[in-house]
Amino acid sequence: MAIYSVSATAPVNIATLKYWGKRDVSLNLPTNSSISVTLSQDDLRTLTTAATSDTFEEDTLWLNGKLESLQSKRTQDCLHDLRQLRAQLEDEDKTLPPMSKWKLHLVSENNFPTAAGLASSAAGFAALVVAVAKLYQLPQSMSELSKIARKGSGSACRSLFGGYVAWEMGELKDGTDSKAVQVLEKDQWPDMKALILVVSDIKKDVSSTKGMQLTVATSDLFQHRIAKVVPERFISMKEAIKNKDFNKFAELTMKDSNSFHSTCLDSYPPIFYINDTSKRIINLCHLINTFYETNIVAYTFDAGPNAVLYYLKENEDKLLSILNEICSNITGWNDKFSKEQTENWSNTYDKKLKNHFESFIVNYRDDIDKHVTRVIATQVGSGPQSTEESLIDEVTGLPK
Ligand SMILES: Nc1ncnc2c1ncn2[C@@H]1O[C@H](COP(=O)(O)OP(=O)(O)OP(=O)(O)O)[C@@H](O)[C@H]1O
Ligand SMILES: C[C@@](O)(CCOP(=O)(O)OP(=O)(O)O)CC(=O)O
Repeated sequence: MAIYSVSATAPVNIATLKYWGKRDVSLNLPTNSSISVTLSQDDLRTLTTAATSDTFEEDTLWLNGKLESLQSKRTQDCLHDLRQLRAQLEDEDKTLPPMSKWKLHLVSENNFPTAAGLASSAAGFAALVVAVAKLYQLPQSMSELSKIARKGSGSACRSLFGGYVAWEMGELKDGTDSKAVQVLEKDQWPDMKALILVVSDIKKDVSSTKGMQLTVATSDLFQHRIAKVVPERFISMKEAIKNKDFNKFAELTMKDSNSFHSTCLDSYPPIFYINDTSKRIINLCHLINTFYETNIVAYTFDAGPNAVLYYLKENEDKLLSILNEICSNITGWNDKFSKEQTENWSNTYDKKLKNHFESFIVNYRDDIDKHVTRVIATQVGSGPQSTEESLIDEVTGLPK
């Protein structure tokens, strides 16, 4: 029996202008455009192997070593669209193996916690779509494929590109113009770093899908956000990215995170994703930016309490010398930074800094130290990649 298989990796992306709200639930069409930064796959990535054969009996997904249902409408929609594109190719070239009629075996691994507010669904659906598209040898562009990933999970469409990415909401009813496009390549602004402060890695009680529907249905503030705030911010944020204007980019990012969480609070009943520790991190970032008289760090929070801090490489020592005073014991620092670097931060924490941050540290160090369980230091990264690393045994068609 012939088994055809292909593997691909895809990244996580964290929005700086948030997608929150659907205008069409079935097609996963958003009420507003959004923007994100793709994070490096050295630190966070999904690897998916897609295989097909006329001997496979059922579409099957193994996620992180366990069987996972493929029955959700969203996954079915993605597979349906991919098969349809493959069928078109087969119609045009009768010598092609009729893969569109065969079942798929998908094996996937996330190298970071799944369903823990770290955008696993975005990397997961992006990797699935790219791996199957490569298996089927589809000629479609990444933007075209992003429309399929979007049906799996909205934010997944942005993981089809590296660097800085916009999801254009589109206007058409059938969603054919609601797609991701690249704003800037990673190498055009390579110095963007990200620090994820993991405040909780348990599954959130209100999923993004449910949360945004409640917001659309009940929040008055949300109407203002989608009519006025986001359309203007979408233009200014793209401009800030193209101009590599971190100060402006950071301001817009922080304001948009706050705007999104305000609409959550304005939902009825209210939804609380950020918690007290998140709020302390917000205060700390503002304290840091005030000290340096410009924005050297930006915070953003998705549908959970974990903070993602964006900053430029040139400001790493400035930022981390302060964070190191507050949460040096947290798991993850040593994965990225040498002992010399952390010692250097302690030495640069001078009297001036002490005066400015003293009361914050006295009041909140223990709380942050207790509640931030892990730090992931990463940076802007590339889009999906092909890889020879395979998770499927090519003889049995089962996970290795
Ligand atoms: N590698 C993968 N392949 C296919 N599906 C995946 C993969 N990883 C995650 N998923 C799907 O995404 C779901 C998790 O999505 P969920 O939105 O709950 O969490 P998250 O994406 O980690 O968090 P958030 O959306 O808050 O950032 C999983 O239960 C699974 O269905
Ligand atoms: C807060 C967000 O992270 C929401 C992401 O929502 P999802 O993409 O997970 O939602 P579905 O389309 O229902 O799967 C903001 C963002 O990533 O833009």
